[in-house]
Amino acid sequence: MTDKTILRALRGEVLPTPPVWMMRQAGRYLPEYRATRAEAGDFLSLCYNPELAAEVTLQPIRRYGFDAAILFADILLLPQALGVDLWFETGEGPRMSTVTTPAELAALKGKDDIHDTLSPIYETVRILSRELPKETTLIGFAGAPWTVATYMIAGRGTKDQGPAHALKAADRATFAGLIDLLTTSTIEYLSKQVEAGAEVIKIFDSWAGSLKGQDFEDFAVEPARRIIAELKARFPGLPIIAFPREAGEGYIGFAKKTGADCVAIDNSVSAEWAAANVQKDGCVQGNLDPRHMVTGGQPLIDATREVVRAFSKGPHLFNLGHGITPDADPENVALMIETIRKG
Ligand SMILES: Cc1c2[nH]c(c1CCC(=O)O)Cc1[nH]c(c(CCC(=O)O)c1C)Cc1[nH]c(c(CCC(=O)O)c1C)Cc1[nH]c(c(C)c1CCC(=O)O)C2
Repeated sequence: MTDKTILRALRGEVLPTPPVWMMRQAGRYLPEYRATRAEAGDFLSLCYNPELAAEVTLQPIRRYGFDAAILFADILLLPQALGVDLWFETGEGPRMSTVTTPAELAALKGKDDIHDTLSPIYETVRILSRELPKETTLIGFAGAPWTVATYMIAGRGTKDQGPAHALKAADRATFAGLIDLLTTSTIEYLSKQVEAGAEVIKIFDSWAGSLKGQDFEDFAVEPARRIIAELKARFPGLPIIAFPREAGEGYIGFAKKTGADCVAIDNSVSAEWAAANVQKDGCVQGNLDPRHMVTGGQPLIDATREVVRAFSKGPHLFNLGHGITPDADPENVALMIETIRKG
């Protein structure tokens, strides 16, 4: 189905109306998501239940008619498949057993031993590729090695990624070994998603912004380049979106350096700046501030129009600059889509 709007924009076409989807579009702001999550028991049980994970992926498509659906899963399932203990503390976020020593790194599974754990995720993709409307594009994803490593090293989310930076300074070999294992296993994980029916891949590097100078080149650019090069060798023409969040100046040239077809933009830079500096190299995704999904009204309409206008001269996927938050009002999502589609 080469006429899907998302695929056309990813090939560089400038469309009169940008296609739209939303990070975390299947999430706690939707009552139907909360009901299915309760049925599953908890978040991880939902991720590993293909029928219910496909159901929550489809909910925002039914409600809003987004142009893309993103597989419902999490970037931390890959470390779990590598042998790490993972759980979610209610109201706090993820917790994991840590990997900070050569012995702990050596104890992890190999890149080809992840599929037993992750096979339910591939089944979710297969269900979705059967059940999605024919005009809707299915996006698979993984975390970027650096971002996933920050959670594995700290055992939890951190504000400044301090523990990961500390390991990088103290034991470069272990740190680089972990990045390498994540790079090669991410390639295998994403390949299985594509074989199961994912049409586009997105790589989330949520903490790319804390890598500076040569570290940014070595641990944000280089792993993304390796993953993208290998995926494109295996699946010629596969479109890939990279999200080096808060990369700032690092956004400039990121698509060229990594081979990504599209770079997702966060809210720390303006749409105007991103159009001039990033969209000149190809498709961009972004970047309405997710707070508008909470506050709504005329400011939401004005900001939506401004994002559409700023990116209107080049290929663009409309999205938020980060995930929609649980306190968002579902009505505001409808208003955003109506504003994009009706002008
Ligand atoms: C850092 C990161 C994670 N997960 C992810 C990232 C990168 C993107 C980003 O920066 O947000 C990516 C992710 N997480 C989730 C998806 C599914 C697709 C989507 O809807 O976008 C995707 C692509 C579901 C989720 N992942 C999570 C939820 C909320 C779980 C719930 O229902 O309680 C969802 C819908 C949980 C999660 N998962 C993670 C954290 C830190 C948390 C807790 C914070 C929170 O509660 O929002 C790790």
